[in-house]
Amino acid sequence: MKRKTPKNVKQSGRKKVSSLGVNNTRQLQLQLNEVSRLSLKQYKPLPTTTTICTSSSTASRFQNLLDSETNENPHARVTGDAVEPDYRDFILSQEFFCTPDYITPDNQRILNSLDFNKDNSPCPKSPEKLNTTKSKRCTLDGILVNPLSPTFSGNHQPVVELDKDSVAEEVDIDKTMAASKPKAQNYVSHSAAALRCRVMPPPCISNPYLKDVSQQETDPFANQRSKCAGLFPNFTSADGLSRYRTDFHEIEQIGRGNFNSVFKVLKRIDGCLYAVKLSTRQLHQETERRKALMEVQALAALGSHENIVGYYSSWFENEQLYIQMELCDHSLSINKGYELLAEGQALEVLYQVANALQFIHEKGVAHLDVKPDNIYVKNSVYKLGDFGCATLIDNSLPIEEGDARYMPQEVLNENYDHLDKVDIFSLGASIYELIRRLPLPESGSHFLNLKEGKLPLLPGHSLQFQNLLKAMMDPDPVKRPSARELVENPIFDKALRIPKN
Ligand SMILES: Nc1ncnc2c1ncn2[C@@H]1O[C@H](COP(=O)(O)OP(=O)(O)OP(=O)(O)O)[C@@H](O)[C@H]1O
Ligand SMILES: [Mg+2]
Repeated sequence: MKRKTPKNVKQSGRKKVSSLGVNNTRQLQLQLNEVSRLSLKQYKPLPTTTTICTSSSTASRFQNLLDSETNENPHARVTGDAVEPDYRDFILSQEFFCTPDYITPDNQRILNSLDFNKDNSPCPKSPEKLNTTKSKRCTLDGILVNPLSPTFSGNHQPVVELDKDSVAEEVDIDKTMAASKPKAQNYVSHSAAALRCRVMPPPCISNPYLKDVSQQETDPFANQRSKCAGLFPNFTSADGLSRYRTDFHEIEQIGRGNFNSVFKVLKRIDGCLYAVKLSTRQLHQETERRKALMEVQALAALGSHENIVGYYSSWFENEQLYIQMELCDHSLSINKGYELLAEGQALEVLYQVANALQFIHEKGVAHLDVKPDNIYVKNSVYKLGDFGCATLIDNSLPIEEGDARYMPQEVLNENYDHLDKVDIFSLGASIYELIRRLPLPESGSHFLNLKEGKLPLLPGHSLQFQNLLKAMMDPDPVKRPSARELVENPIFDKALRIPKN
């Protein structure tokens, strides 16, 4: 939907205040309407500090002043209803324009109402046509809104689909409107936070998954930071814009879990596609934010591995945690209707995820939510994702159990002595589900049988394969193979022709 743009507003909004040519100053004068007009006209007869008065008597005094000024000044020109003084003999106060950051009109809320992702603002090189943006959006009175998009919030105006030409106009008009709109409630706090953080950056949060790093290394300013409020400043960028919308062009929503939505995005500066995951609800409490942060801390501490979804960066915005990740093609969720996995394919998934588990277990981390939904595929490579339940195997961090259908009995009994073996059970249960293409039971006798490692016969599958699954789902965690033992199982040599080192 295209909003009408009054021409004069568009012109005045387009000029930048910082370059002070005669024309620009005129544009500024128009933009600021009476305020700037009066201010500029008072330069000679009045002291430099200008008070803007609103009473009619004062206004008419200014009007007289303005008129007499126009008459007195032979260089002044009158064009339409705008009066132009001769700019050669007056100097604008620098402070007039160089306002400190914390009082600069911050039109963030108004800009928030524009969905910059819907524009065609230039991205360096787009591997995807931008006309792929339409999926999963619902229409609201002719305005296209995706209620799950981070660009939509109950507080904000709805996302507006803008066409190419209207974007510049819309930005212009909204920038101009920002000066006359009442300030957004949170504008001072955003700007003040940005200013404060320039003076003293926010604290470094120690990563519990990294054991051998000193406090000095993780937060060199810790002892000077007592006055800094909150561990997680609710950041937009220093200029008040959303980092998500400034840095990324949102293409479509590609996933939704219990707590998060995942979007396919194009990063404007490098022209590459990524997945950005964000919490579906705002995390108001610091404890909630800390908990959510565990996922990125685990990903960051683990580092890269071919069979683990790549992690790039993360930040808090609008009290939501954003995680920029490697984009994968899809997950193995059986709800998505992919075909039955043949044994060879199942062994491929098993081998690659076992590699990921070996990697994380050797770093002391257990995933605790291994399931098909959390195994992604990219160019036929399987990657373990969703580290939202990751914890330390030594029990030194809180434990949050993953999906009960894939959990072994000992976890349901709150026995956390062998957390690495929990992942082995879950991987066995996932493969069992994938080869049958039937959702695992949530309760009942089949559910209990699986917890006891009693698998029904799997027709069409080799005994060696069935025995391996049984061993992985053994009710005794000690009897389950470790990830390393799994990877070294001879079953993979033949099936996957893995070269021996
Ligand atoms: N990097 C990615 N590339 C492609 N798709 C992804 C990616 N990350 C997540 N997804 C998709 O989004 C879905 C939800 O993501 P994720 O599992 O991380 O969210 P969650 O809220 O933590 O889930 P859960 O309900 O398991 O707790 C995944 O099942 C997957 O389909
Ligand atoms: Mg998940």
